[in-house]
Amino acid sequence: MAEEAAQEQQTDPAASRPVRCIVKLGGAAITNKGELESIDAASLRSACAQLRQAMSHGGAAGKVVGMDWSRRPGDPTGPVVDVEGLSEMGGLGLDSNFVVVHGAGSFGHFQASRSGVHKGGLHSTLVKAGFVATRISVTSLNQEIVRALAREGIPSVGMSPFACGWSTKQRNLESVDASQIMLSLHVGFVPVLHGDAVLDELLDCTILSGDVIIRHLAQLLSPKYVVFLTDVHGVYDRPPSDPNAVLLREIAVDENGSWSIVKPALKGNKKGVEISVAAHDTTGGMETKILEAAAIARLGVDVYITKVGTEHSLRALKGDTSSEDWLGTVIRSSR
Ligand SMILES: Nc1ncnc2c1ncn2[C@@H]1O[C@H](COP(=O)(O)OP(=O)(O)OP(=O)(O)O)[C@@H](O)[C@H]1O
Ligand SMILES: C=C(C)CCOP(=O)(O)O
Repeated sequence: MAEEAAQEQQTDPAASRPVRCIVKLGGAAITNKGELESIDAASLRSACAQLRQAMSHGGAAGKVVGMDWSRRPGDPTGPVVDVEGLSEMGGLGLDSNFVVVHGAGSFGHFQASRSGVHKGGLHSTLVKAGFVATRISVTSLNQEIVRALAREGIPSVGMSPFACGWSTKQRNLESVDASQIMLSLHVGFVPVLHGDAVLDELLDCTILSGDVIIRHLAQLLSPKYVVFLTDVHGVYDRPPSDPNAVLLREIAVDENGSWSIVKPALKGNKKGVEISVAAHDTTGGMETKILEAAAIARLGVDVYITKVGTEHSLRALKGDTSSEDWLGTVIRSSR
């Protein structure tokens, strides 16, 4: 089924509340990328707290209604839930029309690259086992992120693309059922999706990046803006490990989808960006992010790429990046 036809099957987006922001919690931002299945707890906490601040009406954060009612490791008694207090509350006081998508970081990429899930071939026992292992890993991260958001009082619900029936053809999105996302937004939940192992019509299976999911959701939901939070301040003219790397402040995308650096003016009329991608990364790293961000900008939706856990990430989540001292990369349409 073609992507357009698949979209026609969705619930009418006009019937839902307009989405304010789609945010990617990058795997590099919320996990320790060099350490297998390790969450960067401080960054995750900060991202969730900032999301709550961005959702709070008029910026005033009211009482946090904890929604993670499960026992945590090392806690013998489990959580105390104020059922009566909650039943008397009028509402959450949050403008929660956000969608969260997270990457895999040190969850999932390792299993996928060791088994070759991204290249397909489910007849191989290694690929089949790797598909299962990748999903166990990335869905366990999804669970932790949903819990971290719930502890901040954000009514988040985890949704896996594979389980929702999303699939690809030669790695391009082919069948997408977003009806559950639309319905969840409609009743005030915050859907939390993630990059996933999915079935592919030609390859049997592949890895679908969170960055690609975001582009598709942006087409479907027309958010006011899209934010990518990662472990660096934005897109640089070369890998940021190079001490001479320059942060690109603004990239413009024309109607054909080609992009150019607007700010700063680089010496020697430099047009390109040099990118390095980690060996175990199965989805193309920063290169995929720029391509997908450019496709989103082409739709007329501004994209902000910035570093998690900074004042700049909070400003991006609030859609407030206009002042000169905001640190990050804006990718927007040149029209
Ligand atoms: N030119 C460049 N500009 C910015 N970052 C770059 C560049 N080249 C390489 N990188 C690397 O890209 C990484 C961020 O991309 P990556 O895809 O890993 O982010 P993420 O979305 O947070 O993670 P994940 O893909 O696991 O969800 C940074 O750690 C940075 O070192
Ligand atoms: C399961 C995996 C490896 C998903 C990858 O998603 P991404 O980190 O957003 O590129």
